[in-house]
Amino acid sequence: MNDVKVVVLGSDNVGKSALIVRYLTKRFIGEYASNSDSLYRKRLSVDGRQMNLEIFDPCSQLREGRTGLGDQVQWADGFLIVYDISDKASFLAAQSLVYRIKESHQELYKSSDAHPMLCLVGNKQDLCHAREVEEEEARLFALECRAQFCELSAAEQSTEVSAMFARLLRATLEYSRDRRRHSGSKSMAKLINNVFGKRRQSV
Ligand SMILES: Nc1nc2c(ncn2[C@@H]2O[C@H](COP(=O)(O)OP(=O)(O)OP(=O)(O)O)[C@@H](O)[C@H]2O)c(=O)[nH]1
Repeated sequence: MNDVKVVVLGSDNVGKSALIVRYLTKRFIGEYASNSDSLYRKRLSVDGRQMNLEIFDPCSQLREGRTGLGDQVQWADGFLIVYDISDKASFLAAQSLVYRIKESHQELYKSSDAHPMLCLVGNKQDLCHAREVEEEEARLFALECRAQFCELSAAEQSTEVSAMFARLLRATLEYSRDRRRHSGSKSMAKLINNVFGKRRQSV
């Protein structure tokens, strides 16, 4: 069985919880509690490969709380960085997150050849009449940063959300095997214990 761990980051209100819940349940629920960290766990199959997926949705109100970005970089196999296409500030925040994750990853693995597995997601595509971030600008940024990219709407697009997660998980699965080979099991165990202190959710 493969273990894959994904962290979902982005500004407040961009739809991080909506994307996770849409992926895991195929449903869109208008409002989500946002006052605690959540760890979702699910056993699933991607391309016939069984995996234990864990998705960590840190509470943005506890920013840089018990687990900082460095801890998350060490724990995660992949990152989903979310912004809202109708909110330029959320895109600028997503860019800053991408840079910080890359820096932290380089410090941790002491190599400029190792890249974190990143997917940049422009959510709320259904609000394109109020668009503040051009798709092309975001796509080019993702390309420069070696990140996957897509625009979608958690509110309206179940298939697209599933396809985006499947693409990230496929790439992350390969990456996580290499990463585990090179990382100390002791430090991973410590981090996993930290995260097990969080609220856990099974969907
Ligand atoms: N129009 C539209 N609204 C969305 C979409 N996805 C989420 N929302 C709405 O955006 C708001 C924030 O969604 P959340 O999923 O709670 O966002 P979050 O990023 O987890 O927010 P925090 O927990 O505050 O960090 C809610 O009112 C959702 O209903 C979308 O694709 N389109």
